[in-house]
Amino acid sequence: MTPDAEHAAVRAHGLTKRFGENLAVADIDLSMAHGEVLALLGPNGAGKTTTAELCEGFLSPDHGQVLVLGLDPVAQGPRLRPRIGVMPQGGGAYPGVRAEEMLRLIASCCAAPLDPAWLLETLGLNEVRSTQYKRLSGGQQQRLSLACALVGRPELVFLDEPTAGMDAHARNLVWELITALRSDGVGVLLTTHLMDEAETLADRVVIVDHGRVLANGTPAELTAGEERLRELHFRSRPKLDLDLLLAALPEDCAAWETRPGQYLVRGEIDPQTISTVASWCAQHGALADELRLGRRSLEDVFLDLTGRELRA
Ligand SMILES: Nc1ncnc2c1ncn2[C@@H]1O[C@H](COP(=O)(O)OP(=O)(O)OP(=O)(O)O)[C@@H](O)[C@H]1O
Repeated sequence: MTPDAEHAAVRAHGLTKRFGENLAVADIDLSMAHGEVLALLGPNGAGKTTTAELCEGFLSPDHGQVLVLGLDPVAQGPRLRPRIGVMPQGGGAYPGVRAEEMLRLIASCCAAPLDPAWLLETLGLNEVRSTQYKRLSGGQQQRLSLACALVGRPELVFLDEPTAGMDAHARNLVWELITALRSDGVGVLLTTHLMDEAETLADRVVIVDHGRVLANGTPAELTAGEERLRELHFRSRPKLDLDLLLAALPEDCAAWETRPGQYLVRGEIDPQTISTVASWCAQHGALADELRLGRRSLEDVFLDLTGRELRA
């Protein structure tokens, strides 16, 4: 471990964890600065939760080392725990406890807690503050779990799939809160398999698969590349006849419907190509919407690295 490890929020070297024959985390190096939002992005079973749990001190590595806020999360857990917040996957609370009661209970264990009423309001839980945990929806349980992770004013929070199972409104509340945490200098290590979540929130993204780091960088670094001026993305109605569209475009162009109603054209993309796509759609009674040039998405990066789509 390098001497500056004590100055990083998280510094891991060669982290390895097996469950029987299953190598869940294989020689992972990680570095996260104070106040940074770092996303561990990968498909189901990639090793994100195991990596986070090694950092939180819930698991011990088989090999390698990790320091969190300069402390060993297992050996120095009692010193570390008051300084971090953890939102585990799937929450976890007594089924009969009421939302506000749960949050106040956690707050009572913290030296200088945030105001539980303010947190409930901010996370849109005010109306269910007297509802028992077991009667909350999955998204409400997630938000309560996030409130519990934050109430102790942590320097660093670990959020495991923080918006899993949430509707768009709840997800936006959580995204806004994570952005506010970042502005307040709180570090956030989040795991996600949602590209847009990583792309929107993270200063840095670490793409993991099969327990290994495949790529590490800012979203802009990861999505930059030679291909960036050779792609045109647009939305329109599903099932456009792409053979007909290609007949109207220069010969080197290729086109795909990547998802229903989402299209990608690759080739020499110049102003004429863009105009042809828009007018061809209009001639076929469709609108070419959200025309976007150039930049590869994290989804493209993952596809390039693994040959597979990031599975939800
Ligand atoms: N306690 C455990 N015992 C046995 N195997 C485990 C355990 N925890 C995780 N694994 C296995 O380790 C691998 C990595 O799992 P992990 O939960 O870290 O992945 P993940 O990227 O967080 O996936 P998900 O998005 O589904 O949560 C998987 O193959 C999983 O089945």
